[in-house]
Amino acid sequence: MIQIESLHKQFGSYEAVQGVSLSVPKGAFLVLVGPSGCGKSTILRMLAGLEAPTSGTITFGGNTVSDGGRGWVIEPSRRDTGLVFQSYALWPHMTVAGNIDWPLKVAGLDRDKRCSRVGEVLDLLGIGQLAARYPNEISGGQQQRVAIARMIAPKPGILLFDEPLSNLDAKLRVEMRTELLRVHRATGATSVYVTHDQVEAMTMATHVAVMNAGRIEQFGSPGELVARPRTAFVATFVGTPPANLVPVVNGAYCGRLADAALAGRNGSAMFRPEELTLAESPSDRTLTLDYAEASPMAGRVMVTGIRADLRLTAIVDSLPSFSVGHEVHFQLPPAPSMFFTPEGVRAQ
Ligand SMILES: Nc1ncnc2c1ncn2[C@@H]1O[C@H](COP(=O)(O)OP(=O)(O)OP(=O)(O)O)[C@@H](O)[C@H]1O
Repeated sequence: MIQIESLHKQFGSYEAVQGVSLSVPKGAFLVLVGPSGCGKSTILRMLAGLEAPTSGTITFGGNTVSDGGRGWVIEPSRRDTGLVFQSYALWPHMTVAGNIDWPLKVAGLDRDKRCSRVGEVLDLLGIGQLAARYPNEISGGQQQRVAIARMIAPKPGILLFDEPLSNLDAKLRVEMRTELLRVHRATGATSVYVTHDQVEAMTMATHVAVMNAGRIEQFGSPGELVARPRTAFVATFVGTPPANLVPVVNGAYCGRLADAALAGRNGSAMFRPEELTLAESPSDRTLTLDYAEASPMAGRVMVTGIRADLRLTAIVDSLPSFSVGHEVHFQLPPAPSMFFTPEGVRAQ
């Protein structure tokens, strides 16, 4: 349904998007996730037709809508897309119903059709009781619902979201994730959702593109990314909590704790937090770090230690009574679950 082929975007001498290719089927929920500045919003803007690719193509349902090589882009209003930003950008002088009605008016629908469609989307978003209010008379979460209702009113085939939940408080964000997925399914549209929050990515997506410095590090389902991260970057970016990486120098963890299984190797070893335990005393299978924090999580406790550049997190059964800075011995399992080369690529 959406096909992106060798997409590049250059701003002056800076290449913000460096050869991105991916495709997702109709009805997919694609999440572009990555740290600030990795190029995800630039890709979304190119999908929306607000930005022209320097080279590469974008195809929707077999129709090319942007072609950098030929220097043409179908204008935003003719691409069958709807866009919602982090800032809700509602018209302040129009009521909620007026805001939702506006794109239908622009599309030239007659009054009866508009009225019934506005009623439908008000119901779908659960905001019927707000129809006559103005944007400054409703909360941020309600404004975001109105923005989403306004986007889906003309029934676009592709929904584009740019960090739509980042202005909401943590509890509302979690509720709106579910809500957004419900709306996505109800419309049958294909969605592309940009976020830097990996939890949002992993809970919402059918397909995830983890981006780093203008490129896709890995593209796959949330389950695949956690089970088989292709790079050290992905391993430490996804998962709750993300995996631990321990540098290996000449076959020894942190250059000091030798492991016969890694003889002579350099790179980094991956241990999942649930594979680490805490030991009473140091041994030839423990790394000693300084206790930093503990956080209860679903009946268990996430314990983190830090020393120099190394940060390890273990999942344990009960809250430890350590004070900050206390030495904690993290016990390694018999072997790392994965190994990454010094270049950060999975080696096994
Ligand atoms: N119009 C522009 N002119 C010049 N540079 C730009 C322009 N738009 C984006 N960039 C640069 O391109 C890079 C990617 O920007 P983009 O907004 O796509 O990142 P992002 O991953 O969405 O980041 P964030 O999560 O912070 O929004 C950044 O370094 C940014 O400064």
